[in-house]
Amino acid sequence: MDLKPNEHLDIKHLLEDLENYRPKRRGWTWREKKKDLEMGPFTYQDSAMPLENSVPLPSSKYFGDIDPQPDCVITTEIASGRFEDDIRRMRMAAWHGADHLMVIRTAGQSHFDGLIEGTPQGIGGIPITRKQVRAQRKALDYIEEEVGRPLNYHSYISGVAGPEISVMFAEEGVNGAHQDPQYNVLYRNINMVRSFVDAAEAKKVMVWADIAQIDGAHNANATAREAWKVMPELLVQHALNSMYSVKVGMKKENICLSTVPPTAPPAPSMKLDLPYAVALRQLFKEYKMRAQMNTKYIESSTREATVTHTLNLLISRLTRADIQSTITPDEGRNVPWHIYNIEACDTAKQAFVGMDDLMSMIQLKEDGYLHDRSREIKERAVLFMEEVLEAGGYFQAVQEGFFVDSGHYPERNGDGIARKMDGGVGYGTVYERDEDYLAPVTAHFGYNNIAQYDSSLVNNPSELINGCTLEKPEKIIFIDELDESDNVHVRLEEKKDLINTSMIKPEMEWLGDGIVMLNMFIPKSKRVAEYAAIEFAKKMNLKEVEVIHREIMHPSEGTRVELKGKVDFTIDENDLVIPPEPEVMSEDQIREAVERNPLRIVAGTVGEDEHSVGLREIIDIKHGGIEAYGIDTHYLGTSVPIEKLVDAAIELNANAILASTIISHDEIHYKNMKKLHETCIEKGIRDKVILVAGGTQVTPEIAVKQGVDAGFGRGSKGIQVATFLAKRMEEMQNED
Ligand SMILES: Cc1ncc(COP(=O)(O)O)c(/C=N\CC[C@H](N)C(=O)O)c1O
Repeated sequence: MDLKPNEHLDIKHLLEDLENYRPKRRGWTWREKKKDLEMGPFTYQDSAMPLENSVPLPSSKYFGDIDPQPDCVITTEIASGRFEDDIRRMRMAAWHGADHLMVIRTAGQSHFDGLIEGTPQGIGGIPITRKQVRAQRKALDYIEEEVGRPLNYHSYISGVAGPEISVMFAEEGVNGAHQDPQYNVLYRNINMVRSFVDAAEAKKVMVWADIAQIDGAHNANATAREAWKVMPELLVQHALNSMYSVKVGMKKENICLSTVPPTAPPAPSMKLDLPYAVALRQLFKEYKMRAQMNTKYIESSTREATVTHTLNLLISRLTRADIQSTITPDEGRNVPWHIYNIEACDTAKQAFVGMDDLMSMIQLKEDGYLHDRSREIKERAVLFMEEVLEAGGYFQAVQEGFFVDSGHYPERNGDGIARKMDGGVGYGTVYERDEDYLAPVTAHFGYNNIAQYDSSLVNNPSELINGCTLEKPEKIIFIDELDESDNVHVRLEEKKDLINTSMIKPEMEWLGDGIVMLNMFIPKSKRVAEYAAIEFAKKMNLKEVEVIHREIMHPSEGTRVELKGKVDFTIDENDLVIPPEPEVMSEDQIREAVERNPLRIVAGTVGEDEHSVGLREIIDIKHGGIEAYGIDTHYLGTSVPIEKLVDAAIELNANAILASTIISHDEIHYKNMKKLHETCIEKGIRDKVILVAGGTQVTPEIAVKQGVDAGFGRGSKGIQVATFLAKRMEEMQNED
């Protein structure tokens, strides 16, 4: 199944023969870094090899459609609950520069004490089952071919089924996983002895599978009352999980510390967050940094979240990020939608390429506040660690509520998350292995008495059974579906009218969910505006209308309101009247046409409009403008009165008038087009001149309704205008 950019990914086809799918590779892939990367007119330093297929930033059209890729891995986190819809979203994200697709697990899966099978729908995440992991890894095999870059697939190894999950991930070619026993203990109240024993096993398997590990320290940010106060503890949490992982045999370049700049404006966030980021990188030089954007202070304003995230990206650039995890800007209001996963990827890509080579121009001061504050945070962390030892070790410290206390250590408010050594889920379920304990499996942690059978196989226990599932994938038991109603086949059947048919329905997270978003300004106070907005949406025949964001522009002058609602109907693609794309002749064809029918034009930005760039792009030879085709061009400049433009056309006996109209307030651009048309009629030349109007706010169909011969909107190129003029001239010559 080769993916074609102009074809949907066929989920049904992807699901065929899943039981015989085998992952192409094991382990994590970092980007292929490329310094001195030439792209368009520029050279990049903090860059990676470009993609074969991608969607560049909107403004890339000014720079030859380049799409430079930053040097660090970019993550998007996906959690719709339906893995089949998330596969489509992964394809979109990969085209927008994500190469780390992270699947958040269904809520509470940490307490499931075994693997789940089949493809049930998740809640707030995806139920991590073998079948959906396999389907998504298989999909990513095709998507990485399409974009031309390896894609890392990632989910979580935590909870009471941690070891089982890690084996399944190793078998299925998963590339990255969260694994931090402190997460189990603090946030899922799983017994600490069980959690650390499980973690040793899980990490051992991850080492075999070369899975990159992300720790869970960031959760303290999100959980603490005031995130910036837990900075000393975060360093301790990173140290505990990192050293535990090293002791199990994990290489440091696979140990990624999950770090979030703890604050957000209106706090002076750079002042608080940068010293911490510096301290962390100083203490953990040999480890990888997985920077995640701040999720704690996200409200429902996607704009605000994006600015906070951009400040977070600045910190990544000022210090170091090997993996940059992006958080969808709407995390504060919805289960993330397609459009916002993509926005987050674009924010990271845009900010990073915009800050390319930043550190060749500036450096962080090694004295003063930044130095002193970084050092102080490290000192507090060392004191914290020493107190943990004094208290009798980590388990004792947890029991005494050392962690996620809202005090700024060594200050303590006594409101930390305390867990009992002899309590929590899974308490009392850890057993000493017997003398003759033996497990003939690979990558098994701890006591394993192989020698009782064959001392030569101590380092290769699974040889006793001629290989376990890690060597012999054919030994894996693949279970297709366990629930005949809650599975992907039922869901696809329900949506069959929208799959490979001409029927269309809008969606935000699931195929056919019908969700749309409205953005409006209501000139009333917040409460009135909110209920008025709902009323407007209902009268637009939207169903299940909900306000998802309201922002005061002024207490009485007005409020911005964003709503979501559902359309409960579809449209048929075949019923759409889509005007043909403006045809484009080749440069030679245009030149020949202009030789046959010489063309003289007058051009200007009309009205009170001073914008000249767009029209100059259309005209100037250096931008591939119409002068390049031998068209005799007379440019009258900006703020040209309509009458002056028409008089010049008469004086110069021009064949065409090009009017640039950028300003669109009060539809002034269309009013000027109408005036141009009417003035030419009054002056008796309308049938002799071709009228062309262009501008970023011009919709061609509306322009023509004003009387001009053609309108050109945002992104139009000189060759399109030249094609139109040459063809129109030909027609006019034939009419004469
Ligand atoms: C170390 C660890 N283990 C497991 C889980 C998930 O565990 P449940 O399946 O119990 O929800 C998490 C969750 N949070 C990370 C989300 C954040 N958006 C991130 O990208 O890091 C975790 O941090």
